[in-house]
Amino acid sequence: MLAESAAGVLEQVFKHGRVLDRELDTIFRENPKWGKRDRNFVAETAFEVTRWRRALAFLAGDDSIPALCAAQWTRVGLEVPDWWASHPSEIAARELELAGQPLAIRESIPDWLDVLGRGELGEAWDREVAALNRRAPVFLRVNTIRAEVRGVLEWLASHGIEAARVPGVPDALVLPAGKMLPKPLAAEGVVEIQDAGSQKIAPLLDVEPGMRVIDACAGAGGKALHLAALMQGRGEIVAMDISTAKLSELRRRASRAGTRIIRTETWREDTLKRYAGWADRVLIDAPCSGLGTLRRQPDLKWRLTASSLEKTKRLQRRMLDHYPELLRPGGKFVYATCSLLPSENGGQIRNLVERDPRRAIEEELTVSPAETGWDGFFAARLG
Ligand SMILES: C[S@@+](CC[C@H](N)C(=O)[O-])C[C@H]1O[C@@H](n2cnc3c(N)ncnc32)[C@H](O)[C@@H]1O
Repeated sequence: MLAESAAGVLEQVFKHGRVLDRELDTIFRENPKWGKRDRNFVAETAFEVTRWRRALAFLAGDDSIPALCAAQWTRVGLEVPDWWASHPSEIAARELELAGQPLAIRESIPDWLDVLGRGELGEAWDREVAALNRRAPVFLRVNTIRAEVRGVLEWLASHGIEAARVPGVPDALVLPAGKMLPKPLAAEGVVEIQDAGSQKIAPLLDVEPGMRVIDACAGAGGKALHLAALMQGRGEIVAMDISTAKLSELRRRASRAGTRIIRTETWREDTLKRYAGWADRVLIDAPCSGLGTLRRQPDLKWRLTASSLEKTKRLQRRMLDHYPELLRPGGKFVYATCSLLPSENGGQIRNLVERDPRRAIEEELTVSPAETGWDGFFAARLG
């Protein structure tokens, strides 16, 4: 039953392009009697088979979902049930052969993406892809509106969790592998779950208390909440997005976090006009390929296509052409993505500066998963 459920989730992800996290949420809601171990088994099978799809197909000599699952279970030392459709043999011997396969098979990425990534990043691509296949730890951002980092560290230690600070990211803590965040802390808005790489973006805006800030692609508000904390509860943040559902989640999180300076606006035809020249700072946290977050969303790599990527880049370019109009004269904006591809990152920024000589790059930041062990990000501040 559990094995079949995991295979069912994978079928939705591989055959119908569905989002892995959402499929897991749905199946957990439909099976409220499953205990923690049951849920872990289903989630782990679905995640690891998605992450290692091509490597497992090589080991099993078959790319059907039952064969991929059986190879995954064998690989981690679990028994494959007698009645299961596929029982791969000689996996240990094939592991040795796998090591000699090309990167796209060994590290399980689509061929077209491998060609593109190597073309853009050269040899660094191999290191980044390998880093993106490691499991990601849980990072927290201490909400400095509600607590201090030291206090949270002590609270966690008193609950048996030895969290650690993250060098270079002042409000970040990392939990030991396999540890989850105790519920009360999350529920009270004392901490937010936010990757250390993502925590590098808001400080780049160089905000001050009292400023007017627009987060033009705010989503559910990871970075908007961070900006509110950096502004120490003074000023105004307008969180915009095309998704009303995400903005309502943002409002829920903002009230939990104890910030009152964020208001939300769903993008409409006249939004740009109404807010033109209003902001001291604008954050354009643009939709992107998401390649920097593959550790947490390995299904992305199977959904992404060359044409969807081109479409996303055209959207990024349009945003760069128009969203800076939200700034008052002398204001600054930050363009950010969670991609590793220069064509979505520095390439977009340099093209903008070429076509609009009023813009100049002040600071640029690239977060490499291979170098940091964090998700991958890019950000640039322009005046
Ligand atoms: C990278 S995500 C934002 C993540 C968010 N800033 C955070 O820190 O949690 C990009 C967001 O852009 C939104 N989006 C897509 N098209 C947009 C558009 N034309 N204008 C503004 N936002 C858009 C998406 O709904 C999505 O929430």
